Amino acid sequence: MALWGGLGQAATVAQLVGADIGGLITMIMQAAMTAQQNKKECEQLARRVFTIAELLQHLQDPDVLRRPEIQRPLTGLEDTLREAHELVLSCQDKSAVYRLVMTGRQAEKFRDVQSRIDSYLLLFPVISHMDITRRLERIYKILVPKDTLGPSMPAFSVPPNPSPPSQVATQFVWRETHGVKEFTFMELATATNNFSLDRKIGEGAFAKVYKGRLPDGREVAIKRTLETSGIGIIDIMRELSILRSISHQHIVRVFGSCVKEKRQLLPPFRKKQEETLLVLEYMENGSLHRHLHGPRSSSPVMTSWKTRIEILLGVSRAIEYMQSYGERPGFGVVMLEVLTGKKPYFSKEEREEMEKTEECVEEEEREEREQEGKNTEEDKEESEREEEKKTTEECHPYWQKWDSFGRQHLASIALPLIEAGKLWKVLDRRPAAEPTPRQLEAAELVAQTAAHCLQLRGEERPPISVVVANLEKALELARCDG
Ligand SMILES: Nc1ncnc2c1ncn2[C@@H]1O[C@H](COP(=O)(O)OP(=O)(O)OP(=O)(O)O)[C@@H](O)[C@H]1O
Repeated sequence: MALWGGLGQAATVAQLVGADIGGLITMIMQAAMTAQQNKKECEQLARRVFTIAELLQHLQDPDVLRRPEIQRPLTGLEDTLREAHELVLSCQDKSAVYRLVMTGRQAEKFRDVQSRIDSYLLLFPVISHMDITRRLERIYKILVPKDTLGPSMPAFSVPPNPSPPSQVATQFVWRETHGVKEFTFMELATATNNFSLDRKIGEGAFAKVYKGRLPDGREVAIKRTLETSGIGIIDIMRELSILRSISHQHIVRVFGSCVKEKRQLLPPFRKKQEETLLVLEYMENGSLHRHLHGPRSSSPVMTSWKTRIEILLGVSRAIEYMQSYGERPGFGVVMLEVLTGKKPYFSKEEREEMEKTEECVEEEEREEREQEGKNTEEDKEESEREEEKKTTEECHPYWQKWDSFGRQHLASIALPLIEAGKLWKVLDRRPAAEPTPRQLEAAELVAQTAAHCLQLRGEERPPISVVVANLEKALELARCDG
């Protein structure tokens, strides 16, 4: 069916509007495919949410979604999608009794959720209008060089002496004061020895990153989109627009950008394409990922709880700062990554490998208990905890699923264990093979904070100020024992 053919597209929307909305749309569509009851209603619902995904995907400037006048009416979208997902999931039960009890109530729920989704769809003409305006603004900036505008004039047509100053004008003034430079492609090619392989320092989901040196001697990281069109450009524009409007000691600075226009010369493919590059402050120490999962075993990140919590605290302070700009990055997962030393996603093979290791450890522990002659009581406790774990897993339907790429999320493994009081089962032992009571208390505090941050419903997650306070407390504890 054509509807399901677009599932991959829906997933990519996650990158535009935050993992929750993109992921939820994908989950609704997947669940609708296997519904046993109300198939028609489930399909209609999936069709509607897919329309949202498609419309979002056509946005050229996702920043439009962050404008307060758009954000306000969109705030409930995530919760509505969650309800839609729960509703479609509830249609998986095929028993006749269930049908008898639920049919009337579900019809009402479908009507309610569908009408709410329709009301979000009504917003799209407005979003599209703003999107076009922003694109025109960009074109205008390219056509009319900044120098010809004079120092106090905005780059886009803003009414004279607006009161209060419009957002566009504020952005313009900001850029002048923070000096984000527009580089030519030639300058960046020279800085990176023509993007040579030996200058490549990393690669993310949508860009390759090169180390470069500017004529004034500054070392920089230059980010270049992997593809010359599509999602990469949107992502990089988004990153640029966020970074250029903020300044914080824990957030990488952006020095400049470059828009390179490409022409494909052979007809019938002749069309203009853009490539966007970012020039960033060079971070000598590399990524947290490399310190946690890379080969540099001498890194203090490997060996010290204090360093790990200091890093989390720095990130949480950066998020606290960014939230005042309306940004809300997904942080709970990073906390889990730092606690467990494991990557955020597991392939099936990695998961099986881990289970084997867990079984071995459990077997050893059982043998030890048998030798000590105290197995009966502890085995009973163990089975009670296993029971608790199962229940906890059921409480996290969002995290227990394999995603559409066949991966399992770290949260689906770590959260049930944390909530069952078994943090020790997933705690990284590299910083301390036998953690001290204070280190354990610190780790427990971080784990509980992470679990709160990963609550399904946004309103159940703690404010970032609470996260910062908890991490400060955890750092105090970890500092005591190095
Ligand atoms: N400013 C920088 N200084 C030094 N190295 C950097 C810098 N920015 C990125 N890198 C390196 O390049 C890699 C890729 O970075 P990029 O920002 O493209 O993706 P990411 O953040 O790792 O992942 P994703 O694309 O999924 O967000 C990083 O992991 C890091 O090793």
